[in-house]
Amino acid sequence: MDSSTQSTKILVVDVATGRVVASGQAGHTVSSGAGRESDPEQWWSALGEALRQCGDAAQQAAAVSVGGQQHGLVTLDAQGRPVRPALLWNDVRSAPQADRLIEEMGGAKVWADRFGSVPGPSFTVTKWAWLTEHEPEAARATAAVRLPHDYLTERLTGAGTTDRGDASGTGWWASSTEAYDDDILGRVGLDPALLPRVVRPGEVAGTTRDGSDLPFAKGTLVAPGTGDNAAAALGLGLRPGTPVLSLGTSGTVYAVSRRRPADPTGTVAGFADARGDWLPLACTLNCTLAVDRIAALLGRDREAVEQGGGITLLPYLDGERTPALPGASGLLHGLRHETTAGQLLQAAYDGAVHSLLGALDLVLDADADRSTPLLLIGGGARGRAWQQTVRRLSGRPVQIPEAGELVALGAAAQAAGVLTGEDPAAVARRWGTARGPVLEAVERDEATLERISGVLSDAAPLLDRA
Ligand SMILES: Nc1ncnc2c1ncn2[C@@H]1O[C@H](COP(=O)(O)OP(=O)(O)O)[C@@H](O)[C@H]1O
Ligand SMILES: O=C(CO)[C@@H](O)[C@H](O)COP(=O)(O)O
Repeated sequence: MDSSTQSTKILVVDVATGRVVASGQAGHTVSSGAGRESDPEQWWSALGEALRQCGDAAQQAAAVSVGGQQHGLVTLDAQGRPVRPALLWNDVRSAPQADRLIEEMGGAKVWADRFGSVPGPSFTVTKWAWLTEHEPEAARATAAVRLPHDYLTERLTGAGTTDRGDASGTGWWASSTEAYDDDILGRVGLDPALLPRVVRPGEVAGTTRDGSDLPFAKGTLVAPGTGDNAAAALGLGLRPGTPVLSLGTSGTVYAVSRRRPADPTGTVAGFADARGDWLPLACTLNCTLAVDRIAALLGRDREAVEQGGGITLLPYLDGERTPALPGASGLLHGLRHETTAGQLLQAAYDGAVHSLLGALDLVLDADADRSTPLLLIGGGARGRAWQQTVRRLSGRPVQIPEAGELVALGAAAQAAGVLTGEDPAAVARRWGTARGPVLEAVERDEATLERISGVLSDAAPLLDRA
């Protein structure tokens, strides 16, 4: 199961062959305006709806697992009901709290060394700090704090659990000790007893409980689950040295590493993966939704791009995380009488992809082979304009796995792993999930990359403005 920002997607997968036997999908509502919030109860209903679409196949599941959007703050009361809607990863209201926490703990390097990441407003700890300041009564009513995948796993098993992959995006799990950090929890006034137990990779988180209206047989095994990016890494059977670029609501670029990341610039988040290795990752807030919005404003199909024109469009409609400009808005430069709508749309793709590719070398180990194809996944990977933009701006071969829904496939591989005792990444490789056409490398479009970098630095005072 993949409970990501825009929807829940479910795959029922045959353990022996990796064949997708059935699938389902149901949408989520995300609030607009100043914040980004979703109702966790709606994620649960969407899970039920998507499972119903899977028909009888879902009843045959021997093991299940949930991958979920990272970082979201889910606050539950003593009855396990949400105190308020979840604050999502792309809600930038906690930017001041992030700045304050960085300073209070001794600066960005201290954070990177101890926690693996320098927390921006996406990190859960900053959201909790925001809640205690802005809605103290909601914080006081909170009896349990969960991430999106923890919330759903707990509704399946009745036990409060998480895993190292998703815990590493909270800001209160230290990658240096692989444990919750009492110091930061004390500073933000969060009792560690409110947090879920971190289950080990390969451990069974529980079994499905009685009385749920889901179609699973009682006693179905529930695997630990993880964050959606770590789940996709499992789903691809990813090995160190192969970079992934994911185009969904968020844009992400990441690779598996054996070395614990610690980037004091904050560009790379030093996440743990779901197996025991690490997942250095950079993330943008503006990817497919932002480009689709610009296409809609222009009244054009998302594929109706035209090259040329020398336009720069920074599509920071939600503020931005990479580069770290939470208060920024979109910016257009280079408009002329002869500029076409198709060129404007292409510029939006270029702006979105530029931010991700800028971080590509930073997530790869120094000794990684730069000619390895870039794996392109997420909803946007199906689009030709996205594929061609990534190809032109990366100068690398680009491989597009035929399997859609790699997050759900990764969760399925994890579920298969608890059933058979196999490594989930080995399961995914056995299933051949990364198979797909490779687009050959073309010469990198350095001129466009340089132009965008130039506008970014020239417009810094405007983009910094909230
Ligand atoms: N054929 C396609 N071409 C381009 N973009 C697509 C296509 N199909 C879906 N998308 C994009 O994929 C996005 C959803 O991607 P997905 O990875 O499922 O998001 P999330 O996991 O964040 O919910 C949508 O915003 C849509 O723009
Ligand atoms: O915040 C991050 C990664 O740090 C995002 O990647 C979220 O995990 C949301 O993912 P999608 O819904 O876009 O897949």
